[in-house]
Amino acid sequence: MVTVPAIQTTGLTKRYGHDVYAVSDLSLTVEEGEVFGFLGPNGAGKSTTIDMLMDFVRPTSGSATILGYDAQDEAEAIHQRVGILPDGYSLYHRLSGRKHIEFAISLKESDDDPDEILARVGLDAEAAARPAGTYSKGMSQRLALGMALVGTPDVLILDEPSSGLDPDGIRDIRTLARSHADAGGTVFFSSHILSQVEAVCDRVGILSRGRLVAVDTIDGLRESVGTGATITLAVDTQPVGVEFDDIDGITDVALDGSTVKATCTDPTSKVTLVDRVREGGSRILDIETREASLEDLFSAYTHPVDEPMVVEAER
Ligand SMILES: Nc1ncnc2c1ncn2[C@@H]1O[C@H](COP(=O)(O)OP(=O)(O)OP(=O)(O)O)[C@@H](O)[C@H]1O
Repeated sequence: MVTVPAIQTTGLTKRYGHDVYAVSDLSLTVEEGEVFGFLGPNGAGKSTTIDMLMDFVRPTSGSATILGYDAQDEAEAIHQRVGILPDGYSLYHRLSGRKHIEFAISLKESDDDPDEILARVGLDAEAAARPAGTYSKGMSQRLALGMALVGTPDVLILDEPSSGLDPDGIRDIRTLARSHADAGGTVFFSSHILSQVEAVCDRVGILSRGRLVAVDTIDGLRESVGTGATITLAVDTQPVGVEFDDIDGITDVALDGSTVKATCTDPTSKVTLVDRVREGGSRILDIETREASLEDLFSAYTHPVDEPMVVEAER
């Protein structure tokens, strides 16, 4: 059986004016059943990409499909199969939460039970009866999410779904995203905060200034930063008469009289370093190790291009 990707973009580009490339040559494939994290700082081009997927904005060049349907020529088929929580959604202030869900049900021609959807997004009967104009930001976000869930869409697109939510709300979003994928659906989860997608996404794509600079699993990203742990030994005197070049897994050793700092690519090599420093006559007063984090990697990837791209192991 040939399966079509849930989302596929090929050379997708959106230019505003002469030189503002909101999205540049984006080629990306998201498979069915994935929770895909679409990560990038503000202004990276995430919303513009989503707008092109939904045919809210026309690309300058390139193409996109959702479930095999062309984003421009078959937008209607896409809208029937996709649930979207847009970045700048708006609610009708005078309409109750329940009416919003009923409205989405009629648009999607689905037979969902509005109360079941409201319960899934954590809005109780009292809240559901109130006009949406009285809602807090978090409640509004929950309602907009409920509207996206109507019709059990094959693909759920969430643009910054956690904004305005408290920790409980953020956890609920993750749970919903995971259960949607576990039931065979696909989730495209855009965020500028790595930690919000890290816990739930199978893979992430990192967008910086309109360009895709990395696509990998969270484990894969971890491996790329796994090379950057730093070990710092506080010593009473500098070690003498010993070499460090031959220790496998230890690089960039720097001595400054009171510390020995090194980059450690193999955790087991730390002990060898400690032994060697002792052989050099130093007493070790303290040991500190710091693993490079995914945040380091994210900030390295999304660093402005005119600045050096470095994974900072030490701040
Ligand atoms: N209609 C427009 N006209 C001109 N420039 C635009 C337009 N829409 C977006 N841009 C620019 O395109 C770039 C990408 O914007 P976009 O909103 O897609 O980023 P984003 O990653 O979604 O950011 P955020 O998280 O802040 O929403 C930005 O530099 C933005 O200023």
